Amino acid sequence: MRPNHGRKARVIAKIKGFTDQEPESANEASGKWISVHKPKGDDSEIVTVSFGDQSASRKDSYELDYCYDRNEGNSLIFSREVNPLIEDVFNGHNATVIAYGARGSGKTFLIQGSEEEPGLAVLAMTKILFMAEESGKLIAISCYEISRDHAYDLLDPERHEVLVWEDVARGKIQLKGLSQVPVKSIQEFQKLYLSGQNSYKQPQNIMAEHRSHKGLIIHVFHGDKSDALPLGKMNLVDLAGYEDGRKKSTDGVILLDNNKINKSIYALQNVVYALNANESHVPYRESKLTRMLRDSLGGTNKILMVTCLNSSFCQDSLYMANLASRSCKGTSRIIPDSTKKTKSKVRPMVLSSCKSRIPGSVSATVTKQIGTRVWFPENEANVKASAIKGRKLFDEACHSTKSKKASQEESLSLEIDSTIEHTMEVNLTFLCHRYVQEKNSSVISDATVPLVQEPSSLQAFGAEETDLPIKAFSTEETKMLDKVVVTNADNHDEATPNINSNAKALSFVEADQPLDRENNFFLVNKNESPPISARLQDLSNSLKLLYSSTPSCIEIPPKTDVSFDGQVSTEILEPKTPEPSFPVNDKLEIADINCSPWQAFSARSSKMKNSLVDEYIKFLNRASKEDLKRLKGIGEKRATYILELREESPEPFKNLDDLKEIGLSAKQIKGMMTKEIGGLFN
Ligand SMILES: Nc1ncnc2c1ncn2[C@@H]1O[C@H](COP(=O)(O)OP(=O)(O)OP(=O)(O)O)[C@@H](O)[C@H]1O
Repeated sequence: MRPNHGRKARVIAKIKGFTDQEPESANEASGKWISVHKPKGDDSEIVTVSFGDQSASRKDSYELDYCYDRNEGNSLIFSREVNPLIEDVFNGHNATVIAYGARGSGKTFLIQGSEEEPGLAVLAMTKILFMAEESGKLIAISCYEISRDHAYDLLDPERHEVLVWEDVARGKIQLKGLSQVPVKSIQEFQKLYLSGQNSYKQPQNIMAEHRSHKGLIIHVFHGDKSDALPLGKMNLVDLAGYEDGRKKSTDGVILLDNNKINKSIYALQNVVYALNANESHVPYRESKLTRMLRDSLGGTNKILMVTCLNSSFCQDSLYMANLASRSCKGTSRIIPDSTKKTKSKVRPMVLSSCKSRIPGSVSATVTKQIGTRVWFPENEANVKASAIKGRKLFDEACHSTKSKKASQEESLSLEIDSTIEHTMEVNLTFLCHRYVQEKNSSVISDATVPLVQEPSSLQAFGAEETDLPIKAFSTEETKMLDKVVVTNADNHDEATPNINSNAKALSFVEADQPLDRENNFFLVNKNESPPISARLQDLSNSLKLLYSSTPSCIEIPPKTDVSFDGQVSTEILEPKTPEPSFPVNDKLEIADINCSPWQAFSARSSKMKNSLVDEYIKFLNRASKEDLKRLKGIGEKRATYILELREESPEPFKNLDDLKEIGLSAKQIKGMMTKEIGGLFN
């Protein structure tokens, strides 16, 4: 990869080449719309991409590591940008190439290519196969698709869902259910890859057009035998085009879909930004894509982000260039003067900025749309602070290389001149995006059961994850867990079962543990954890106290004090019990009134259980690390992980199911609590 200024991710752009269908006049027009300044020609380490008609009063310009022009094709991009990464893969690192951009901006053309012009995937595979043959390495591929935050195996005819399993202790990822198919020739690769990429059958009743992210993983193994260990891998990702979340908003489904697509792009940009800025927290968990790529993004791994830009006017392209420029900067963002002058009462959020697309009104549109900020009062910003932590790209002012005057003018116009109507419009987009993000973040779609994974990913975790120390595998573990899933390339049916057998091997290791099958395997500190958590003991004690002080039967006032229509007035019936009190309008509580002793006992036990669960969850959401470690089953690693989750979302646990996120099933938690309660009566 070319000079990277010490950053982990290189951020470049590619202006879409002219298609055969485009008339000559279109070429001329687009030449005016987008231009690139390369101070040192091809050797430039920073280039400036400018958008705007020459007749416009000013242009919007963004700095990127490089920008490939219309006439520069896939093979040039491959030789200058991707080829050097292949060396790294053969040296045990992971490399990731991500193409993103507006709809129709040439992402597929870049990654997949055409018959006449092979894409980066084919060019990379050709080189990898050549190197593998020379050095005696086995190559396999996986193809997946992410649609609406769910990943599917594209090499599996049934397209089973792929689950992301995390080994929270070791910070590793296993893509459970993702086939790895060995490949020996480029023809074999093309057949597999293209059949996978193009085989999507659109569900009829879901939406008018299916849009998804598509990923290819090229795995390189240490040797050429089927049991060789993984060495490194190259990911190539074609991200579905960025979309204005409000487009087609009459169709709620598509609106939601657009936001999900954009969410992945935002999440990725945030991860790249955090990595480039060397931030201690990298928000991998914000999307399925970043979770899947986690072991390829951090540490010594290399990332190449390619922003595909439409060559003629496209507001989305402009916005993508803006995003790319900011993630490119990482450590050296420039905040416009006007932002600094604003007396800290506000917090800037840079948002999707697409208004009406009126060709010919370029400059006016751009002036208003770029870097549109939504200002939150400080207190509101504080409330949101934890939720947006790790989303730095969206809480800093945009960086662009406009002249200072132009920058000030724009900032002023944005802060002062923005009409209420415009602000509301952007606010709506933002709220919609936030709503989808927050809603999604509260849904844990994957089983995140801790597992061990490829040794190759040992290199994948760098300084930002030193809180998850990597424990060396024993030879036995390594043998058992890292068997290559080798399948017959012509027989897809075998692919998934083989993966499953790999998963069984993992379960087998876990099954060796007598208790807590899913988790004990990685509880490195399990012997150090106190046998009974003092905190849980405290909780249990308070519950016991509560139990003894709660009247077994609530005295109800005479019937005249009960509100209309048979509804019970909660005010009147509020039992005067110590905190926490049971909800008085709870049906069970009312049922106590005339119920049998057994029913009363069951009802109360059930309430106790719920209350204990609530306390447990509250505790996980709030306790200090030291206190967390006092809980049975929560060692150093899990406590660290819980704090990490809490950084991303203030209260990550809402119910027992959410505890899957830390590798504890609801059943395990219940079992642990039953023991604690039982202990109280000993
Ligand atoms: N560099 C190029 N030279 C010639 N034609 C191109 C080039 N890039 C893209 N095209 C053509 O432009 C059209 C759109 O490109 P492509 O499908 O790659 O866009 P995309 O960004 O993947 O779109 P989507 O967001 O819908 O997935 C295709 O017909 C493609 O052949």
